[in-house]
Amino acid sequence: MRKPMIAGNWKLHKTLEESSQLAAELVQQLSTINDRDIVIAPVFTALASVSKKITNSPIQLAAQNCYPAETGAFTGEVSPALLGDAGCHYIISGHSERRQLLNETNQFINQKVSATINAGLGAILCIGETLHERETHQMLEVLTSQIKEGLAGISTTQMTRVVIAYEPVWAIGTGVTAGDEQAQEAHAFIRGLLQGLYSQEVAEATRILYGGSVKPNNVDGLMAQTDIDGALVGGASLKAEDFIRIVKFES
Ligand SMILES: O=C[C@H](O)COP(=O)(O)O
Repeated sequence: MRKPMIAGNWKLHKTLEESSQLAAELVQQLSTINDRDIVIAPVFTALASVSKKITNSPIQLAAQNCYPAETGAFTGEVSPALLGDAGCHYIISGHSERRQLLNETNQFINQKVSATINAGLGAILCIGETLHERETHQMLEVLTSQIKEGLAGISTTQMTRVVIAYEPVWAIGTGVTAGDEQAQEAHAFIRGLLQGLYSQEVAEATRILYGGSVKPNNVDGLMAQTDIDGALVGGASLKAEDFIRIVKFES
């Protein structure tokens, strides 16, 4: 049985004060929830202060990115170990915004996933096709290479620390969500890939989150799908009321 996970990716939003305030509201409203994992990913500068706010609450902290090195001359970068030191439990890698805006490759993302796991943290690996790739029937091929290359060298044991987030690029921040069945179809395909790469056991144990315009009014339908184990929420995670409703999905 996979424990659902609802993760809020705050992207480049919120000051220190706003981040602490939102974290405090979430702690107050979600303190009794233990049947699903709740994760929030503030900007780097707010990680340490948000970490303090969520101490002794069920909410866990994630970073939105990392650099795959332990230490060294890497100006402006942050290692997984330092993110763990700041209170992070998870690191997001492979978000489509970074793939597109910063030209991140599957190989580089794979290094981040590996470094994250080696630092003892959980890796949230984002994958997803663009509209052009979907319309030109390249979706399955794209998802296959993102999974195969993104997880290269990751062992069966290490897979216990991996969460996949399927985020069709055309659904991110657009208000257009993949239909429940459309999302389920992609998730089932991804689970099949994991079975082929690893085993049925790994495929059944790995959580696959859906991301792309998840809102209070569509989360229940998505979460009712067999292979959807949670959500990676962008815009709606910035408002306490909306994120709380999403965390409290009913399916
Ligand atoms: O990381 C989150 C995704 O990019 C989804 O963002 P969104 O909920 O604003 O569409």
